[in-house]
Amino acid sequence: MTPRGADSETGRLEAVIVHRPGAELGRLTPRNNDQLLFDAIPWVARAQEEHDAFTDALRRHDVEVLYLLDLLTETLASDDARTSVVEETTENLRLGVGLRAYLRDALGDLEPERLATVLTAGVRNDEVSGVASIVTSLLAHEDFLIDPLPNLLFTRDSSVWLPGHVAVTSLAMPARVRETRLTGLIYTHHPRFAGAPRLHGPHLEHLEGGDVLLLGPGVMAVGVGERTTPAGCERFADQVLRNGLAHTVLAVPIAQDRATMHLDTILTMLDVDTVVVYPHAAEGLRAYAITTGGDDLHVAPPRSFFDVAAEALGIEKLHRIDTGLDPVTAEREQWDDGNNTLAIAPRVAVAYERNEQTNARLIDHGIDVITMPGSELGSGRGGPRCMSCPVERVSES
Ligand SMILES: NC(=O)NCCC[C@H](N)C(=O)O
Repeated sequence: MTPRGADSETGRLEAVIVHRPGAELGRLTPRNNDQLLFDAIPWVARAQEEHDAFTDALRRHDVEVLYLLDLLTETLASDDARTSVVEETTENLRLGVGLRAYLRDALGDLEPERLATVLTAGVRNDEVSGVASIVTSLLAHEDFLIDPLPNLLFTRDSSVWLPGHVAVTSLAMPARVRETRLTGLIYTHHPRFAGAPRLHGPHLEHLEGGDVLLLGPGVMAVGVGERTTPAGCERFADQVLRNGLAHTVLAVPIAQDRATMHLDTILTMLDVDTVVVYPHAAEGLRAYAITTGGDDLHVAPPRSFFDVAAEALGIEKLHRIDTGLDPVTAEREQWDDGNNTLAIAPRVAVAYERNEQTNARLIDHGIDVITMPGSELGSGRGGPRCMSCPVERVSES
């Protein structure tokens, strides 16, 4: 049966896909971390402990935790899945003809579990021994033949569950492009998801899950900035409106900076009418309401995000809880993903423990804050929302 998906950010979370960081995190070095979108070199064992604390908290709240690596391994039991992923992974022009043929055979022979590890941790030039080619000779020892995917940790970005549908996204940064090949593969071949109606896709205009917020039944917001393009937003809005998955999509321009790479780095929902938001970004935050009228999309002129969102949701006001207590604390805690909370039910949210002042404000406003450590995980610039892809949520009606 197709998973029910989600129609809000705050409905009771029933099932979520996460990725426990593994060997791919151990590939980061001071020379490649910028390109691989990490701001430091994480201590892998501690990152795993932090992630285990996250998933333990979710399970304690009756959330079913699905590990991406397990789903991928199960998916690779299918010959069709194995053939297609090996083909796609080796089509990189960096390899050349001889090495491509060698890797195709070598990967094709691997057991699902080992293949899943190779697909996520990548392969370095000095890790292949059965082939000597011009390419292997001229590449440096540490050059990757298959790139590692350390950002798989952020399962939010590579797919988005909507009511009864899943959108496989189109990631903007070269270091992340291959992630959607794996999520797309899982949704095509894994028995739990096979047949789920699909939207969007990796070959379409850029759209990242961190930019998609399901504000409430019928209303979605899409951040447009460093990652999601105006064209990606347009394509997504068109698909969800025409499929009746929403009546209004808000296009929300955000600054094209690393600190605000996704809409969920500046605001997340804590209740049906409450968000935690970075005040510096909130002041000028505007939204274009997109609706359908006949065959065309209708785009209203931009107005305050908070006003447009409240109107679309049919509520009197979208309440704001601001990050931090003063501008400097707010800037520090926004950078450390203080705004990137994961609601697991209305007014119950997981947050990094380090953002003490923001968390204190949430508690003052009656939010049940479940804290988790994130000193190592945070070096990838993502918090609890980024690290979770809700597959099933139940909204109160
Ligand atoms: N939704 C999110 O904000 N995801 C965080 C992604 C962090 C990752 N290092 C990236 O730069 O894409």
